[in-house]
Amino acid sequence: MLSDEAIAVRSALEAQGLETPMLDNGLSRDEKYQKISQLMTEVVSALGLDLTDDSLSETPHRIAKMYVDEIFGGLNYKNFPKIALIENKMQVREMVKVKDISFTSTCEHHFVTIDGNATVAYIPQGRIIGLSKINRIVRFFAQRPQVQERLTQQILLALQTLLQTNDVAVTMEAVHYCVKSRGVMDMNSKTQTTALGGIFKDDGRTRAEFLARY
Ligand SMILES: Nc1nc2c(ncn2[C@@H]2O[C@H](COP(=O)(O)OP(=O)(O)OP(=O)(O)O)[C@@H](O)[C@H]2O)c(=O)[nH]1
Ligand SMILES: [Zn+2]
Repeated sequence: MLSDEAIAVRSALEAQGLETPMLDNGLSRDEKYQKISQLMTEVVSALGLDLTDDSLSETPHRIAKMYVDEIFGGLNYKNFPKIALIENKMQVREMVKVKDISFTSTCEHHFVTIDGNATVAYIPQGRIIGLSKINRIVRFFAQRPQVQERLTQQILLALQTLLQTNDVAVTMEAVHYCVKSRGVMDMNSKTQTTALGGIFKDDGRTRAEFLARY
């Protein structure tokens, strides 16, 4: 059973064409784990590694578990965080900003790590969200194969849906290990992506306040 929040967020992403491209292959969690474990046995063997070695023998199982339950756990809406929303009785009308939310994700082109920080803000309307839930939403969408642009947009739309306001902003800065540890092998570059809604898009001062470091 999915929560009402998970269903609302998924529908909003689908309606905007922002959902991660996924197909329902009908496999249960255990069937996914079994299949990936089997296939990773093939991968490790094809690399010419000795699967009877005690350090390597559990690697296919470890990778299958890591994919299904950990770094790609955000593909399953059953893992969508429980969301605590409270009525904005205190009439907060100013920006609430959560800075430097650390996250790791996985680049969908190479399946290697993306390592970064996110900053998220919103202007409360009728509802206020429990602060840790913002971090948890970032983490949920980060635990998917991703491109950073889509990750940023998914967090924006999820929060807009839950908070029932367009006045949300997300910025993310990350190191892509597919750029750092292979390929072009750049040690320094970081990628910044920003997604702005409502007043953050329309009003330059609000945007500047959001993007200001402190
Ligand atoms: N826009 C975007 N591109 C990404 C992201 N993560 C990785 N990429 C890029 O995806 C591209 C894939 O390009 P390809 O030419 O198909 O792959 P490749 O031959 O491995 O490319 P190189 O990384 O240049 O060696 C690369 O340029 C990556 O840097 C991301 O989050 N957003
Ligand atoms: Zn990549």
